[in-house]
Amino acid sequence: MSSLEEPLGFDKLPSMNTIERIKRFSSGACRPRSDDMGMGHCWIEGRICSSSNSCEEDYEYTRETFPWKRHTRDPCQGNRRTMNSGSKNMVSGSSCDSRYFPDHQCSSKSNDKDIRGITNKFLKGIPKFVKIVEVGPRDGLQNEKNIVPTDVKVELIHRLVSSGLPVVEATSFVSPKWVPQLADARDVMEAVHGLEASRLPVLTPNLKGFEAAVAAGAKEVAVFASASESFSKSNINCSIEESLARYRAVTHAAKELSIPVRGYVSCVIGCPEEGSIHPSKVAYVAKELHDMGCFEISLGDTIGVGTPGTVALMLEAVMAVVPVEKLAIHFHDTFGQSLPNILVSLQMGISVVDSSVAGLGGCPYAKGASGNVATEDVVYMLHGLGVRTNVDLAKLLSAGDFICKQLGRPSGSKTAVALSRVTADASKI
Ligand SMILES: CC(C)(COP(=O)([O-])OP(=O)([O-])OC[C@H]1O[C@@H](n2cnc3c(N)ncnc32)[C@H](O)[C@@H]1OP(=O)([O-])[O-])[C@@H](O)C(=O)NCCC(=O)NCCSC(=O)C[C@@](C)(O)CC(=O)[O-]
Repeated sequence: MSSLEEPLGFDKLPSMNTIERIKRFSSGACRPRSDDMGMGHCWIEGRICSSSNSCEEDYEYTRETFPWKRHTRDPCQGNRRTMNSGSKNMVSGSSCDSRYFPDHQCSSKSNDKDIRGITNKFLKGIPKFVKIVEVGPRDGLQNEKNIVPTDVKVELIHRLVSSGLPVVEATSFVSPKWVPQLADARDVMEAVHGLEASRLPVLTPNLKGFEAAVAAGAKEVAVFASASESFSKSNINCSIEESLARYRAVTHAAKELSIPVRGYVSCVIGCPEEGSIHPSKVAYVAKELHDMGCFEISLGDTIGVGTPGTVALMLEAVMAVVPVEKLAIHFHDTFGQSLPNILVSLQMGISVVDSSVAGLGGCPYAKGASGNVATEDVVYMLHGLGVRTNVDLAKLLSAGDFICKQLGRPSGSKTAVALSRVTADASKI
């Protein structure tokens, strides 16, 4: 056993399954509290550990799992080459290289306060807590060609809920002819009936869907309009005005039952058929949804064409007519712009972010659109900013691993892929 293996337990890796490895190197690799810092720390922790509250919660686990006090090396000084020898491990190679990462990522004196200080100084307006709305079981799966078994969907929801996500969008009560993948909406809702830890909203395109959702036990619903006439037609087979009329009926019925309704606006930046969408159109639909009683309006860049510039323009227009605390953002990652788009949105005061585990997703009626921004990547970034989410990254990674295995494909989350490479390569050292 090399001197590097012992403190990290690399010798045990071959006998650990992937989920155990991920767990071990994610939340388990949280930064120890400042009183332990001077003892030196794991080379990986500067990258993985964040200021998250889940780090705090997992602290006891961390102490038990890693004998921190036996660590003597300083990852910022000289171990980079050691870790790279015989390994192609990119993350370990750069994990604590001060040329690439800000000081707080590797400094043994850094703590959550430092991160918040830096965030306040350079990234003004970032909220302390962000509510993540997980849309994987609905938006993530709706476009899957092969029907995912109901029990897999249910297991996914259970795992996402247990990771601490406050909201997990469970399914849609839409026409099974339009979205065959979610034809089992009623069975899914019945199976997750007892889950109380998270809110489990469902999509409803009309009164028929709303009634079916309520009958199946849904306690929260979402309606979905579009800022693009063409997309409205191809997605829900009606004009924007017709859809708003339907949604007035849904919000009215929901109010009678005290059921909260979320509103989506899709194509807020661009439409697959119409191209650019003017921010005023988005503002109009968002205001209509707000006025009819939607408690939150999620602004969806359905085809993922937005950049921080176009997103800021759109948000400015919407924020002029809907209070910012009622707004959420929903990005697809087609052009790799989701995280910068989220960052600029947070700076503008948004504190609700939609995302999908493992980056699953895509709308069946928006050809070419890629998956949603991956929840793991959002959580990783937010915790790195010192923003709390209540999400346990290790458990979230495990949920992502589960669904990717079921679908037989690699994760669309860069965080998940990076962490699995770290552990896999580390085991070869
Ligand atoms: C809205 C409709 C139903 C109109 O579809 P339609 O064909 O115009 O509806 P219809 O009223 O003429 O009814 C046709 C058939 O569907 C049935 N039907 C009617 N309503 C329902 C219902 N609720 N549940 C189950 N069945 C329903 C109805 O009973 C009838 O059955 P039939 O008599 O032929 O056997 C259809 O277009 C539809 O279901 N569309 C949903 C498409 C969808 O889910 N797209 C993905 C959503 S993702 C999104 O919008 C973007 C978002 C939110 O993720 C944000 C972003 O990414 O930007």
